[in-house]
Amino acid sequence: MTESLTIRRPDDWHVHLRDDAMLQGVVAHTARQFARAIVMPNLSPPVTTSASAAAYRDRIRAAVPDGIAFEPLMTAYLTDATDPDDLVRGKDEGVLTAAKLYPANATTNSAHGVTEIANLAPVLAAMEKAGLVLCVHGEVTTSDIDVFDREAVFIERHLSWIVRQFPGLKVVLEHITTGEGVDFVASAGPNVAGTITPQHLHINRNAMFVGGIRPHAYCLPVAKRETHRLALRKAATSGSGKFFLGTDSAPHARDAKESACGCAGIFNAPFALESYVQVFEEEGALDRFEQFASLAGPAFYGLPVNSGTVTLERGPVAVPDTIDAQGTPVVPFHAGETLNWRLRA
Ligand SMILES: NC(=O)N[C@@H](CC(=O)O)C(=O)O
Ligand SMILES: [Zn+2]
Ligand SMILES: [Zn+2]
Repeated sequence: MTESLTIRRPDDWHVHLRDDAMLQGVVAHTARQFARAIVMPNLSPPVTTSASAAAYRDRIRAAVPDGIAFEPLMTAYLTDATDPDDLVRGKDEGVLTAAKLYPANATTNSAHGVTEIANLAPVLAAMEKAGLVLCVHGEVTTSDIDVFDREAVFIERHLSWIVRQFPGLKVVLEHITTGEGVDFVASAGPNVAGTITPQHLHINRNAMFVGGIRPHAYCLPVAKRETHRLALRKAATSGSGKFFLGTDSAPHARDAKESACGCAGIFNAPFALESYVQVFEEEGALDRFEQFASLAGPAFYGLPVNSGTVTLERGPVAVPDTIDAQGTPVVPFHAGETLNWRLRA
């Protein structure tokens, strides 16, 4: 049995760090494990310009505890009013790594999202030319589409169009939850990739209904049937460079989740590597964990691999019921469970 695993220091290619006290409360969990992270711009109000992304980047840097090296990679939230020149300037100045497409009202804080994707054509053309990555929350939002079909229909109606229309655009289908998502990414060109969260590797949709309604298993896109979870596990552990780590850690205060209208989002940052590595072990793929966590993402984004390493060692880790984020209790993914691997400090 493998007792420890040392890999290049990984990156998180999709995370929500929030702002203010919540940012102060959560950022160390990410920075302890990951050298860099693609930081989502869905604050309220959202980060829509390169100037607001630079300001947010500075607030994140200031919140990282002394002695930890962590580089936030910033994204701009696309709206109907996005100025392509501002994005290109942001990329040239080294402020922006990506821009994020949220279909309007698809998820938390997406009310300002894009209402008509075809109208984004000038923005997408400018991004393609500038080499700015497009990160996509891939769900349609029309009420006639079943919530479990929203990713597959988005791919069919919108993502295929984007990829066809802008063949040189780098596109990441974020937090893939379906076999359709896996197949789309796998069969697209090398400029199309996907991130996979720990929760979508661990749970299927039953988890939301075990003995009652389980708000802490609710995120968007919502977990799907078991067949989809198995397709995701296969993709993540395949060794392909097209699928890489993106936690989608999305902290919400406990009472905002445990509510008549509970927020979508799972806070998995505190034990993200421990959670992922358990899946790789179960799949007999520990030798491919470094590719998924530390190599494929930088290769896709055109960034160097990190120089340091992290070591995971076999041994029980008890995940607490709640984590205090500067006075706000947040329930972590795997709360109350014991995981089999721990990150060596
Ligand atoms: N994943 C989620 O369920 N929630 C995210 C938004 C998102 O990534 O869609 C959040 O910001 O809370
Ligand atoms: Zn999303
Ligand atoms: Zn997200």
